[in-house]
Order: sequence, then structure tokens, then C-alpha cells
Amino acid sequence: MDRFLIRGGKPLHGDITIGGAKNAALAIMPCALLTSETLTLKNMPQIVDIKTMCDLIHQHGLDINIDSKDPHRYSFKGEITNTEAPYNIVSKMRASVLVLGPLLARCGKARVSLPGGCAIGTRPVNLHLEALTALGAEIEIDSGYINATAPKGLTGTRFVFPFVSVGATENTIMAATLAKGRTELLNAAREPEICDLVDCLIAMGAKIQGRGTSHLIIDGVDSLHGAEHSVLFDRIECGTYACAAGITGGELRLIGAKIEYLGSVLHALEECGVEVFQEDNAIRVRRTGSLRGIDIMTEAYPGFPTDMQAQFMALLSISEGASMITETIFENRFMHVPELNRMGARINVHGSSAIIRGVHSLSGAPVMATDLRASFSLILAGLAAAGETSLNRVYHLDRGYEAVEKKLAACGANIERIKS
Ligand SMILES: CC(=O)N[C@H]1[C@@H](OP(=O)(O)OP(=O)(O)OC[C@H]2O[C@@H](n3ccc(=O)[nH]c3=O)[C@H](O)[C@@H]2O)O[C@H](CO)[C@@H](O)[C@@H]1O
Ligand SMILES: C=C(OP(=O)(O)O)C(=O)O
Repeated sequence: MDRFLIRGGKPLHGDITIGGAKNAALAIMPCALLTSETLTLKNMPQIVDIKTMCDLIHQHGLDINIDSKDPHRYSFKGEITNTEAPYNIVSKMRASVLVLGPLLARCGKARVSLPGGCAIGTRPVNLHLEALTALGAEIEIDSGYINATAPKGLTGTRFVFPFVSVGATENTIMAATLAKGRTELLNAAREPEICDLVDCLIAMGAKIQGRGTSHLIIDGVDSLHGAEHSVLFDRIECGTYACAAGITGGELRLIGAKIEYLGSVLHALEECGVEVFQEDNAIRVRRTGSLRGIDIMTEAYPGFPTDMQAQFMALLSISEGASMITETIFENRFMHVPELNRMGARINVHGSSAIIRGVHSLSGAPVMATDLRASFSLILAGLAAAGETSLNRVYHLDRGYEAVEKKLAACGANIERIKS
């Protein structure tokens, strides 16, 4: 298991290129199952989760080509020869369940392993199944698998999500593109990654109205065709590096990022003392004075994203005064707190809220990554801390961040991957 060795205390200065959004790419790749023509995706991040989704789609029968001149350009083409998504792949990555809607819509059947929970929560998929059932699927759970059939095909429906779910919205949109008639989705998630999925589907010939709103109208078509689509930049990677500029007291240019997608992360950065400006094709972030404590509550977009919660926890741990972070999306997303406290932070958790009392400085320590974003919060703490931090279980980070150590080192960080 690789680990990172970080010697903190250096303000970061320089340029970091922000890659394609993991969460957009993972939702868009299963669209390849909706057509027999070629789907080409550009600006794909080079991360382990993308490799896992490729493995899954390939075992469904599609060929995947990564451009030899551009490793961020992927083409998918072929016929579906297998409608089962096996446990050994789905258990690696929950987004695997996003093949369910496309397989069902295209083949009238799918057998997909239940993903199960993960370090941040139990994460059931009941809403995915309820929405697909409303579209006419017959679903039963058998031996840890979702067995879904649509003997008469899927039929448009009106479905109100009882609460906002990114994955359930994505699965249902994809299934509805090939259903007979009109589907109306209310209280749908409206994250930028969902807009990106909708853009790709429209490029493939889907008929979708309401992009960017919680009320989507999808008129089913007989078939979808191939398309070329460039994946949206990763707003979470962007926010993460903005926190790196903030916590080290440096200045970074985040190339390829756009301020309008940051939602309330922009406001949170500015409120705690990190300046953010849009330049031509980049966002410039810098900290000029001291950091100030703020209160944050995670919410569906455009609210503050749960995927930025751990990184802000690190930032707020050295901000003046007290802060409170309330996590409303996942029930177990404070695993980074004891590790940050081992580095000198003063954080107490009370139910779904964490109170952070800002300290002057953190000190390096051996720490353990527990999930993707928690891992980066410990890197951020390590970059600001005095002394050496050794971060174990870096494989969590490799799921979702491309070339972390190269991007940080190019801006002056002292960070090294120790291979084992
Ligand atoms: C690959 C991907 O895009 N992952 C993102 C996606 O995850 P994901 O799509 O899994 O997240 P959801 O929006 O579905 O989950 C939101 C909440 O709803 C619950 N829930 C969800 C579905 C369901 O059928 N039943 C149910 O109870 C979940 O347990 C969670 O508490 O959105 C999350 C919320 O922004 C992000 O943190 C993840 O990074
Ligand atoms: C929770 C995340 O991803 P996933 O839904 O793939 O676990 C994340 O990106 O922070």
C-alpha cells in the first residue's frame, strides 16, 4: 500500500490543471450502453474509478479505446453481450449501479450486484429501484443482486423523488431516454454533473427539457446515436486545491475551472478569507490575511457539497474562532476528525455537527486515510503542519484525484509517494 510523506509549512504558488469531473465521467460512461454507435469522451480524468467503470462496461461487451496521443480521450463502441454487473466490480465502486438504467432500457433486463454501504454511510439504492419500477421495471433482490426486467419495455411516467439523490436521478434519466412516451421527474438532483450527463445524452439524440432544474421532462426516443462529448471540469478537485491555497497561505491558478459552477463553495471560501477571481480560462485563489471560522451545512447543489466537507474541516481547523460543520447528506462522514485531532486540531463531533475551535498551528503525524475526501483533508492538514505527516492508504485518494503529488509538488509542496 502506497503512502505519502508530506513536509509541511510551504505556501503553494503556481498553476494546477483541473481535470474532468470524476462524478460526471462516471455517470456519462454508462451512456455508451445506450447506443451501438461510438461514444467518444474527452477530458476524462486518469483515476482508478474510471478504470473500474471501464472494466465494468468492457465486461458488458463494449470495446474501449484510449487515444494513444491523448490519454484523456476514450471511445466506447460495441454490442451488449452480458447484462450482469458482477459483485467483484460493483463492490469496488458504488457508481457501478449506474449501468442498471441503461442496461434495462436497452436490453429489457439487468442483473446488477447491490453496491452495499461504504466508509461514509449505508447508501441504499431504494430510490433508483423505485424510480425504475415507476417506469415499468419489475425488480426483485436475489442473493445480493438486483434482478430487473422490463418485459414490455419501459414506459414514461411521472415520478417525484422523495428527497434529492444524484445517482437515482442519473439512473432514471438514462433509462427514460429510451422509454415509450414522456417521463417527468420532480425534485430531481441538479448538480452540474447531471447537466453534463444531460448534455451528453442530448448530443446522442435524447429529448430532455429542464436541464439544470429539479423538474426534468424526457421524451423517449427509439434509439440513441453516437456522439463526442467533453467532460465538465471537476468542481470538487478545484475546490480542494482552492483549500490548499487557503490553508498554506499561497496563491494558485486553477486552470480550466469556472467560478459559476462552484455554487456555495465560492461563498464559503470568500467568507473564510480566501479570495477567488475568474481569469480567462482559470480561477485564481489566494489568501492574503488570516483565515476566519465559518459555519457550513452540506446540502444538495447549489448548497455546499458534502464532497468538500472534509477539506473545509482541515481549513477551518486553523481559522480564527469557532466554526460549525453540519453534515446532512451522509451519516458517517466525519472519519477524518480523529485523524485531524491527532495533528493538533480541536474538533468535537455532536451527532451530525462538528464544532471546530481554530488552533494556531498543526503538527505532522502518521495518519490514516479512510475515504477519498478524508484523504485529501489530511493532505491539506499535512501541507500546513509543522514537521512530517505520513498518510497511509493512499489508494482511497487514487480513486478520485489525478497525479496529486505531481500537481502539488509543481507548486512548491514537499510531498513524496512512498511505494510499497
Ligand atoms: C459517483 C457520484 O456521483 N457520487 C456522488 C453522488 O453519490 P450518490 O449518487 O451515491 O449520492 P446520492 O445523492 O444518491 O445520496 C444522497 C443521500 O441519499 C441517500 N440515498 C440515495 C439513493 C437512494 O436510493 N436512497 C438513499 O437513501 C444516500 O444514502 C445519501 O444519504 O452524490 C453524492 C452527494 O452529492 C456525492 O457525495 C458523491 O460523490
Ligand atoms: C463520495 C464520493 O464518491 P462515490 O460516490 O463514488 O463514493 C466522492 O466523490 O466524494
